Amino acid sequence: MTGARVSGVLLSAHGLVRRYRAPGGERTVLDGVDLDVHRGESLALLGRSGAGKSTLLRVLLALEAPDAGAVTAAVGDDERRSVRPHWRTGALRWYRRAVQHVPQDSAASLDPRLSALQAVEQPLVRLGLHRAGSVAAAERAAECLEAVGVGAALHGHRPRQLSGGQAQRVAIARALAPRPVVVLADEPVSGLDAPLREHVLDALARVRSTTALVVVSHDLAAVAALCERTAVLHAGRLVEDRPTCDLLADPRHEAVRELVDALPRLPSVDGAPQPA
Ligand SMILES: Nc1ncnc2c1ncn2[C@@H]1O[C@H](COP(=O)(O)OP(=O)(O)OP(=O)(O)O)[C@@H](O)[C@H]1O
Repeated sequence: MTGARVSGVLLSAHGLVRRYRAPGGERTVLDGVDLDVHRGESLALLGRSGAGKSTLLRVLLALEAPDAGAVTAAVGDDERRSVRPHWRTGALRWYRRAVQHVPQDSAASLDPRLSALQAVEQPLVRLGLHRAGSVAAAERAAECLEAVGVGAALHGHRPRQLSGGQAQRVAIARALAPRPVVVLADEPVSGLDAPLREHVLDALARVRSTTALVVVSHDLAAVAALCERTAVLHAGRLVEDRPTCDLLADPRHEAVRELVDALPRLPSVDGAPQPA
């Protein structure tokens, strides 16, 4: 633990290195990543497949330890703690509450035995915020489902009775329930068709009004309107970290130009393509 003042930085990664064993030797997947997440901001974390985005997320979530570097998080107004996976149950409870996760393919990550309402109540009970079966837990879960546009008619539905977009929104409500300060969402709209994608993006925009949001994606079009800041990972390094509008107007790194060039374009009156 350090005594440094927090100054609006909720979550901070400094010099993160992560290596994995690969056939032929070790592979460096994160190579000195520095990243700050500030109170109330929305940050897109982009990169090609294999760039290291999910690995960075797992290290930020204290699910994996880095080989070098550190993650620190703000606790209250004037204290930071370093964060690493911990063997002792409950040691990271404060962090698990403050930093919530919407996993990739969150529909599959929902417990098939639990209804939508129970799925959202579960973290409240696990984190010791409410008693199992209490009115307070049910009320908080219903409030979060409502916030992401899942009405009471779906409260009793199991995951298999939900559409992909509805299940994704239940997963977002589940992340919101413990009133986190940061929500980290891994590819929240990949694989969804256009209308469902709009619903999920709308749910994430509502998250943004109450917590900081980090959205991992390989699709700039999906997150450009949602996130005011964009960081781009390329081969384990952060090659850009700027306001999204600046990055769109003037992409500097080749990997970022590739993402901008992949944005859908509409034909203009004279036939030249225009950004959508
Ligand atoms: N546990 C592991 N053991 C060995 N290699 C791994 C492990 N986890 C990830 N990798 C490798 O690390 C690299 C980065 O993977 P990661 O999942 O972080 O990338 P990503 O940017 O999230 O990709 P995608 O967009 O495809 O999900 C990949 O080459 C992957 O094969």
